[in-house]
Amino acid sequence: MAISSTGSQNDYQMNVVKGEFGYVLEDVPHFIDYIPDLPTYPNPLRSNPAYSVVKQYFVDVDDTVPQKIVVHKDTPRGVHFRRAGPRQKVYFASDEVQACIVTCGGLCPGLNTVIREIVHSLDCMYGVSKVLGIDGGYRGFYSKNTITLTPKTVNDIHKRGGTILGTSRGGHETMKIVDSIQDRGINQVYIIGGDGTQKGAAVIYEEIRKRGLKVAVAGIPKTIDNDIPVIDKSFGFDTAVEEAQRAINAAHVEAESAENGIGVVKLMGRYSGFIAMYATLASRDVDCCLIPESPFYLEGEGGLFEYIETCLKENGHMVIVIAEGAGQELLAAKNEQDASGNRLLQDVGLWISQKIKDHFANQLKMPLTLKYIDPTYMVRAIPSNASDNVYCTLLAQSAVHGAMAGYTGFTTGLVNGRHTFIPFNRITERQNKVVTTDRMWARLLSSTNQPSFISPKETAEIQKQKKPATQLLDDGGDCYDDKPAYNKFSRVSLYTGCASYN
Ligand SMILES: Nc1ncnc2c1ncn2[C@@H]1O[C@H](COP(=O)(O)OP(=O)(O)O)[C@@H](O)[C@H]1O
Ligand SMILES: O=P(O)(O)OC[C@H]1O[C@](O)(COP(=O)(O)O)[C@@H](O)[C@@H]1O
Ligand SMILES: [Mg+2]
Repeated sequence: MAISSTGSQNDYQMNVVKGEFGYVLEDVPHFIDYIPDLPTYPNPLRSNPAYSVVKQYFVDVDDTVPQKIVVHKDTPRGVHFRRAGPRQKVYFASDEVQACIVTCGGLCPGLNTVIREIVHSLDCMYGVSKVLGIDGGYRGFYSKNTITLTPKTVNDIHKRGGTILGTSRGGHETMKIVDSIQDRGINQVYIIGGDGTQKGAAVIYEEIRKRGLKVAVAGIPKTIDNDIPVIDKSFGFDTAVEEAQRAINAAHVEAESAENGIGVVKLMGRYSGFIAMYATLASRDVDCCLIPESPFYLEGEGGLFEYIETCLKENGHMVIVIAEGAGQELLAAKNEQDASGNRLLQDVGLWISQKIKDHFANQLKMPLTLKYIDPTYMVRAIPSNASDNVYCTLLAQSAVHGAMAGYTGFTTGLVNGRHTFIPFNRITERQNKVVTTDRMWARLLSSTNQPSFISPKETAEIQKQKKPATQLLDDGGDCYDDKPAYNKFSRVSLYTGCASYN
């Protein structure tokens, strides 16, 4: 197929290559884009007994993965990402590599597994023995000593929660970080972190490129909230959803055992309600799930109090799951930020518990037993489960293959079940959110029977806005707009972001 290069966009972070039938490759940068005449070496995996017998082990240079897999016969081929995996040629000799790994932002199950697997992959696959850990997030580059990482020292760490390297928010000083990379002779930088971290990785990459350094910058996306776009899901998310079940079960047991018992569980999710949504769908004991993307109201017809009253009358108990970012518009704003600039939120779980208690005591004069469970840090401070462990391993291997092959300025990610290299700006330009007009949210509403908190008038307005029935809603290809598609009504906020698992 003929592919014509159309040049680069967005500060050379993304090379857009176009081909026939609407094919678009959003490619990642490579050393050869800015350093000419680099020597290459045969991939050491060619002589590795474990891999040399595998047919087609090496990824073809033209292999790409489509972002959109649901298509019509006349659909353009759409956006593609470069397929991850080992290449025939590498741009580093094994003894030339000085790698480093840093973990930034909040904790997430699986961080230690990724660290372990980067160290092991570099060693077992590419014979690289020099790997440094950066202590305590970005600021560790310029304020702390490094930690030597060997296959032996990281061997057991995947069984522990947290990150053996430590992590932090704030402290991203680009010049100091790149100076430290240069001074220490580091030429592969593995950066594990969420949306903020990947923005930081993008500017580190840009500075490295400006200085013309042969330093590969590879991101591994970490977010317990699953709020990174494009990728199928983030590592640690499954583990968090599984752990949340324990809190929901406890809330259910407490609620069932009391007269008019209500269990309220607050789960993580600053801007995206994925953990709450999936924990609810998995549990089947939840009667109401409240997330940031679906504004709700308390009083009046169709409101939360009315629904609680109905549940208690019909079942004698109920369980409410609330994401920490839900209903923030109903609480007094805190106007405080953490060191990374993330908005600090009020405790919506405590707030809603008090509101429910007051309403039932003062308005309805009904006895009520409400238990509030906040397992926020319990769902993230644990080791990753089996499937997340495998996922972390593959992400780490992809990052190592990419860096060894000379790619840089990329994040590894699973797209439609295939590992890919994604340009940083694709990952950082918007946040992934639950799309409340998608089938997944409809499944949740039908499983809990909770109100949608949208009035009939508002529903009619939304229907009018809807695209024709043949529209591919889960296309992922052109759903990059983070702005609410429709926000005429204060209680309606529909995001046009791509839906995962639709
Ligand atoms: N826009 C940005 N540019 C550069 N660095 C950033 C940016 N946003 C966040 N960072 C840095 O990334 C790190 C992690 O960010 P944070 O938002 O706390 O967590 P996460 O990466 O999990 O979203 C912090 O050290 C922060 O300083
Ligand atoms: O108290 P901390 O450590 O700042 O973390 C709390 C926050 O971390 C999050 O899990 C998201 O953090 P990240 O952006 O680092 O992934 C939020 O849901 C939560 O509000
Ligand atoms: Mg974040």
